[in-house]
Amino acid sequence: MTVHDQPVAETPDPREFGLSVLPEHEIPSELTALVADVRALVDAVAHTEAGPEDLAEARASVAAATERISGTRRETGALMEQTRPDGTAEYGTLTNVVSGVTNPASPPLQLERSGDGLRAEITLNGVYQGPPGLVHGGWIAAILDQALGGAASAAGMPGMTANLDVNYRSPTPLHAPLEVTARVTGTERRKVFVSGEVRHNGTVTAEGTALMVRFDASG
Ligand SMILES: CCCCCCCC/C=C\CCCCCCCC(=O)SCCNC(=O)CCNC(=O)[C@H](O)C(C)(C)COP(=O)(O)OP(=O)(O)OC[C@H]1O[C@@H](n2cnc3c(N)ncnc32)[C@H](O)[C@@H]1OP(=O)(O)O
Repeated sequence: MTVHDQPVAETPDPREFGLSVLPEHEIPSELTALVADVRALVDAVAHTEAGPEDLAEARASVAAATERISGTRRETGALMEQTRPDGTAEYGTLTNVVSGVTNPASPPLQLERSGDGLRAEITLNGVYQGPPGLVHGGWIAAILDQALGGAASAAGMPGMTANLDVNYRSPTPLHAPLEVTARVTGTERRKVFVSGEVRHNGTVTAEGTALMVRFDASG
């Protein structure tokens, strides 16, 4: 049996691909709170005008915190398992750099099922700056890639991005609420066609299409 023979909407079990899986309820709330704190720290470091004494003290505190939590490490590529209301399992990213629940290097992107695809609301701080006051285009592409890949995955067809095409329609502001949407628009053999948008105040600031190629579980 191959992945593409499986019914759509039933995501393959990542364990069959040698990936480790952590049930969502086993993620300590202290860890998700720490992730938020570290995001705030990154923003503070990027923009601080503190003097040498405060910087040195902050550095020592950060070094102590790093030492404190560095004993054991989760496997890179671990996925989070969520249980849908109907009892079936769904898998999400855990350490992924664009929407990893436990990765403070990711923006706080939480894609949820909505209508025929996925949707998220996100406000990006100055950490994600490209042109002054605006979101970096590379991060916009990364967020679209994640939403597009996530839409294919949520439809039961996880895979890899083979092609990503982004059009930047208007500047995307920092410090302002953005809406991200994505959906599957078609399939052909292992090819999954997806499209998505980033909007501010209802206006599309960027739109993307991608070709995702489903994982081939036949081999
Ligand atoms: C394990 C289960 C897990 C489940 C749980 C998941 C939960 C996840 C949760 C949340 C979602 C996360 C979302 C992540 C989002 C981010 C995604 C990324 O950043 S991916 C990294 C960047 N992408 C790469 O590194 C790919 C590198 N490229 C490749 O590895 C290969 O080229 C690959 C896999 C894309 C295709 O290789 P082939 O050997 O498997 O397949 P071939 O036969 O070449 O292609 C299949 C079909 O696609 C077309 N195709 C392939 N590449 C194309 C291209 N660039 N343009 C047009 N068509 C292309 C071919 O012509 C063929 O089409 P014809 O069926 O014959 O019509």
